[in-house]
Amino acid sequence: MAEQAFQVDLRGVVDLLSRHLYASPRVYLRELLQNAVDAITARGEGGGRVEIETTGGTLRVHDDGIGLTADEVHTLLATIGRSSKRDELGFARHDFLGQFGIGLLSAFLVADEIEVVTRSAKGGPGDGHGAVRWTGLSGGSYRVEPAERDEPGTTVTLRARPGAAELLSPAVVADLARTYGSLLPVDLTVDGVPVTGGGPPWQVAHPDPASRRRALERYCEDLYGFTPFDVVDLDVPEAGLTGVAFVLPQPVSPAARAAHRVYLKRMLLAESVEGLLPEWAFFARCVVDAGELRPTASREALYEDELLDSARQGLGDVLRQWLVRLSETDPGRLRAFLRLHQLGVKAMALHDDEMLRIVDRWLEYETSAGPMTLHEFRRRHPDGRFTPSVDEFRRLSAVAGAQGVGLVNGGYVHDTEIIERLPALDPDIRLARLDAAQLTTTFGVLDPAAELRLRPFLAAAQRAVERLGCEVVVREFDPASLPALYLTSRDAQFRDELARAREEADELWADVLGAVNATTGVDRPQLVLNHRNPLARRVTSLGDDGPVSGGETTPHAPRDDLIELAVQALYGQALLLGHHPLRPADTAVLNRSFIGLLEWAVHSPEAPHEHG
Ligand SMILES: Nc1ncnc2c1ncn2[C@@H]1O[C@H](COP(=O)(O)OP(=O)(O)OP(=O)(O)O)[C@@H](O)[C@H]1O
Repeated sequence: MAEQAFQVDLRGVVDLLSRHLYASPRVYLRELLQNAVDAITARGEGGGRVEIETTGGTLRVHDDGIGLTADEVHTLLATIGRSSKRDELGFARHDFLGQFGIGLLSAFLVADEIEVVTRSAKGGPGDGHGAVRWTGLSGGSYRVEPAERDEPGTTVTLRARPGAAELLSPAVVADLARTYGSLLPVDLTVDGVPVTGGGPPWQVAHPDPASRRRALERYCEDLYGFTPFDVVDLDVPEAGLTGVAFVLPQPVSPAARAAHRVYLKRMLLAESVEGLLPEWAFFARCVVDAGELRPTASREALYEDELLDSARQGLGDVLRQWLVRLSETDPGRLRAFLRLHQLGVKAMALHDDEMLRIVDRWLEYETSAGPMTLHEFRRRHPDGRFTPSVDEFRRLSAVAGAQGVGLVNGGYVHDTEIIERLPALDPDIRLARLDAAQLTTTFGVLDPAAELRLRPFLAAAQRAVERLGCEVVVREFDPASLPALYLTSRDAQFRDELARAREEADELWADVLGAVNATTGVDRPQLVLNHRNPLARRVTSLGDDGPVSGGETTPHAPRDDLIELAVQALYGQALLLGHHPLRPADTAVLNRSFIGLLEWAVHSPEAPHEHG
């Protein structure tokens, strides 16, 4: 049986191109430009001119490139999928933009007829290699005939098909030519107006670095609408890549995929290409021109290959070095950068020692002794610890602080991994996870006589915080330096201990304590006053019958007022120490108790205190 060749339905192919491959018919101009530039490259004489003319609904693209012989016209233009830009093995030749042999068909997205008049630079006149006219019809046929043309080069002519006039109009063509072609290394004009100029803005010469910087900032403003925090020059020779990265002046979500403007051999590939930078570098927007990277067939994204991968790593290196240099030359700006983009930097620090060092030296962490860098924290607290969760930090920092154990909050994104990776910088660095047992705060019940004596105080104290929805208990616990602890239902460990203490007490002193426990709500937060703390103990003794201070006997009511002030002050302080959120009612109580206590403190002994 004789083998037969596939038939190609051209309408089907054009439909495929327009609906599925290319995002928009606007790409037709890019494909024409690309062919013209490739033809100029193939001629190899440097320079080159491409003139685009738009008159009366007709588009003409002239180039002074290599042109085509009549034979080439038959094999190259008339065969879908055939390209002169691949080598014998079918690989794309790297000096050309095209490679697939389908680009010219995109002209059928806007025209029913493509006319190519061309003369090859390979032969002189009269040697049988004269100019030819090739006319391709969207229905799938073409014709070739001799034509008039003296100079080598090619002119492609399109007449707008109904509905596509807009795409071939002077304004749209000029816009498309500028968008795709403004950086091309040829002389490109549209209706006589130059489109190409000085080439890539990052390669334009300036009198001094400051004016170059201002020019690039303006470029960024025009392109992206923001003034960059910094401008970083990009250079990755193995990908033939140069460009600039603009550091965003605002924090961005690391989840938002950063998109970059990518040129390939000075032709715009796309305005928002993803995946050019490593994921951690979400704080930068780039404009790059790459000679060696490859496009996908639609030419709207980069082809994911090893080269792209190594280019990505190369770009990551450049940004990393920029940060290291900033830390050495301008720490103030580095801090400002970290405030904006710390999530990205932390993510980098997970894999990169240089970044880890920057985080260690420059990023402030929440610690039991206030905000400071990990480096500073280790200096001040050689035996300090970290908690792997924010909750644990909140719950324990006051207790830990009271026992002289410094704590770092390692509960935010990446922090625990970062802290555990610190020995990579220096094996002597030890900042260990807090062992909860180390801080065991054991709650002891008071002896029955003391409990009994406290009942009037507890009743008054409970009234003082009733409105705030909390329950007052008195226990003995370490550290004695801590007058009060505020425990929410989340503080399971402490609550359990407290419950156990209560149960033991119930067994022994059920009758005595029955009344106290009756008021115990199961899930209410507790204000635990520490009977081992001298101040808290004096406060609890305000409920005793007897002198309040200085041998003066004051009537009952003012003493209840003082209990209220003192308990509310302890309540407020316990909230603050535990980093609990303050509700408006808490702030009000904190204020009132502070002012009230101040009044008690400064009232003169002669003038009896007036209160309420
Ligand atoms: N202006 C031109 N001057 C000289 N040759 C041209 C011109 N336009 C097209 N050709 C020839 O026609 C061939 C087919 O062009 P086409 O645009 O379809 O594909 P391509 O440029 O090779 O690849 P791609 O599909 O990636 O653009 C090219 O390989 C080239 O040899």
